[in-house]
Amino acid sequence: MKKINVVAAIIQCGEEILCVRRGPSKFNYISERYEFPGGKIEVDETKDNAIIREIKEELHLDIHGPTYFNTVDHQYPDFQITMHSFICLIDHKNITLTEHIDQQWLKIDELNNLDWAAADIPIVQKLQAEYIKG
Ligand SMILES: Nc1nc2c([nH]c(=O)n2[C@H]2C[C@H](O)[C@@H](COP(=O)(O)OP(=O)(O)OP(=O)(O)O)O2)c(=O)[nH]1
Repeated sequence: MKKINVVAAIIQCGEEILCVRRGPSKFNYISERYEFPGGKIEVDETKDNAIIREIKEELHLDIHGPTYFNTVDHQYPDFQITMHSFICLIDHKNITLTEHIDQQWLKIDELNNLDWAAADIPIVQKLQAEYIKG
């Protein structure tokens, strides 16, 4: 089974978090689902550099000092994913979608309203658990 290593950015502006929607995919279980922007880690690349590169490519946004949040291992029908997420704070919402088909800026307690890729659900749950704890 193919294994992929992915980084994903939880981009936070004030109280809101950026959620982006993938376009159509040959895999129906990720097609048009919401996710956190990011992508595959390249050979010999650090996770930090991968997230900075992916966010620049996908959103034309520069992020500084991503902070590690969690790692999710998830088995999809056709591949296994290990996804490392990072919190990235920004002070404006000026982004350009180059690959995704929608963006939504939601408060943590609104994140459930979206149809997430399954691998993202543990990230959403951890964000909500920590938010409730304060
Ligand atoms: N970026 C990202 N990918 C996710 C998330 N959740 C999730 O299941 N995935 C899956 C979807 C894809 O199969 C894979 C990441 O692929 P990608 O297409 O975003 O990565 P990439 O830009 O480096 O890939 P490529 O098009 O260059 O091949 O991980 C998520 O929150 N963010």
